[in-house]
Amino acid sequence: METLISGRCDLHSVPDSYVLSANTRPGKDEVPFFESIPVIDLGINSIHDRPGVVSQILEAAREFGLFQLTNHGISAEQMEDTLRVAKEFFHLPMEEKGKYFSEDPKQSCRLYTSIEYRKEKVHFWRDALRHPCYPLEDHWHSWPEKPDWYREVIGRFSTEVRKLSLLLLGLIGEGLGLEHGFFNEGLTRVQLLALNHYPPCPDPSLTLGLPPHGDVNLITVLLQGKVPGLQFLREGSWLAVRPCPGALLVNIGHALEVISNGNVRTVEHRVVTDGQHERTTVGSFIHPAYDSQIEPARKLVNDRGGRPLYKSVTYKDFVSTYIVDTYEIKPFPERYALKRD
Ligand SMILES: O=C(O)CCC(=O)C(=O)O
Ligand SMILES: [Fe+2]
Repeated sequence: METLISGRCDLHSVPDSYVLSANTRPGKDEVPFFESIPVIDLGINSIHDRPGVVSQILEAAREFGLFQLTNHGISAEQMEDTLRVAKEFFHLPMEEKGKYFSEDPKQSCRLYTSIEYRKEKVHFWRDALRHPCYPLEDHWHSWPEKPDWYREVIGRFSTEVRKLSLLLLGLIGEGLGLEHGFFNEGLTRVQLLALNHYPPCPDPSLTLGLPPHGDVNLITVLLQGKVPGLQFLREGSWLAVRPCPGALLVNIGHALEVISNGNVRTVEHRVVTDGQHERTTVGSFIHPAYDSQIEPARKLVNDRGGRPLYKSVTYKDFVSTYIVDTYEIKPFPERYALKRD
């Protein structure tokens, strides 16, 4: 528990165990904001131009692997409450939040720090609270009891964000020409919520909040406040995401890239820290069930003259490969032994 970075606000310099090697640290060069991330107006209350929305989403998912989404149906008030309760959780006294601290990745609801503190060579400047949230009634009782409104606010947000994620998967499926209902219960069985907290850092040039990675799951919806920190790799250069008020950020995960046979792509991203401000984000991750087979959809293989670009593996094996590769901070092109030769 003493390893939580949010408990070490007395630090005036970055401890050696958080200092990245010269070629993996962000350094002092300024990373420009990329102003052309697609902003897609979902117009949730009246998707009157459905084919138009489908093609914008598909284009963004193919070209960038991420986009900002507005008019998504989650109210500004609900977004504010969710971020507020997340911040409040990390500001609870150590005795209270420490009840959820665990170093066992198998623990369902857990507070932890970095990625896997005891195993990794270098640590990352992030604490996280992670728990499953679907079906709600199976999980909410394992969530924090404090702040008092945690379960109510997070329960409502996770339900809404799951609905939105499934709608997005449906629209992507439509755009790819997959049959209605392709993203079935097995492929979308698991929803994990991660509350990420990045305290201010004495020297953001030396460390990262999260290392370069692509999300392993199908689709991620990220709620972030006003403090920037997320960066993505485009044509070999890091670019910063400017937080867009009222919008949610959507990322395509690796499992979806594989299912789409490369028609949509995962974006490599990382999180930098801020010298002055803390940053809190809430991510919702839709994962397939562990025993699901992850492989390119038959129709999309046929579209490529019968050539699957990726191997077929169970989601369990898929995730194991992913975890090993992320620890080792392998350069992106070498990651994931999933591409076919
Ligand atoms: O906190 C963020 O901005 C991104 C978090 C993220 O990439 C993740 O949890 O996978
Ligand atoms: Fe991520």
